[in-house]
Amino acid sequence: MLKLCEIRKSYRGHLALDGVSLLLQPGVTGLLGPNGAGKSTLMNILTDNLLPDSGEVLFDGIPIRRMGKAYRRLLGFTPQQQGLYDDFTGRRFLSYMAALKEIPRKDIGGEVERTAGLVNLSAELDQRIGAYSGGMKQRLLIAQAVLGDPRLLIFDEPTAGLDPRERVRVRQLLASLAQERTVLVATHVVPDIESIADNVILLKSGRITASGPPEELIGRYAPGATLETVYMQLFDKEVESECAQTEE
Ligand SMILES: Nc1ncnc2c1ncn2[C@@H]1O[C@H](COP(=O)(O)OP(=O)(O)OP(=O)(O)O)[C@@H](O)[C@H]1O
Repeated sequence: MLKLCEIRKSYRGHLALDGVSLLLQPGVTGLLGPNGAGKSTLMNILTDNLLPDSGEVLFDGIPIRRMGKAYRRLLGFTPQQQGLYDDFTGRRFLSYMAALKEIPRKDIGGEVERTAGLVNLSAELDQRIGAYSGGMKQRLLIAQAVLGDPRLLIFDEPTAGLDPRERVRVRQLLASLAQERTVLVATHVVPDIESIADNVILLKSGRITASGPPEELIGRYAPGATLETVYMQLFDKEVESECAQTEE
């Protein structure tokens, strides 16, 4: 279980996270928020790539700063920028990533086959990544995150730019991975999270505006509607008032 306590982070005086506290439990948690809300900052802190100014991230009660490598082994991350090597085959890419994750050399072959099977890419493992579709590339990135069987998986915009069929596929994949793991998915594609999230966190201006299971949030903010309507209710008010100010 991952716990964030009162996380604050500023960039040169600009407050990006303003006292964020939350609990991540097994299952899918969706992280939603408009541009600039602080999602990437939060993910960078969770993945131990950025230090908060104050506050603490605890994994099973232990501060992640103290866990170092042991924490990294528990963690799989798929960043938004797809830094894939087009000339590599899927197999070479996964083997390379497995070596970076310090998976023992004797286990790498089996681990590559296992994770490719999970994302349904076994038949395409020896093709060049340059020949993969957008959806296949995303599934390869998911396989990379699952190498070494981490308990905690963090995905940044995993369905962005995918066609509807691949979106459904990736969604189902995330839901199946979350049966035994803690999965955090940051996205702007609200319907993609609504059907699979056990919990949703709505972040605005570095603060949690609301959180809870999708059906609870819908009941509270937009009875009978969808999570997308909740998102609009909570976030578009600010857009409207900003526009009104501009017009004045
Ligand atoms: N390296 C940085 N230096 C200065 N300001 C930054 C830096 N990174 C983020 N910020 C600012 O911090 C705030 C939060 O940014 P962040 O990237 O975490 O938001 P986000 O929710 O991930 O946005 P997006 O959805 O656009 O990716 C924004 O106002 C952003 O401009």
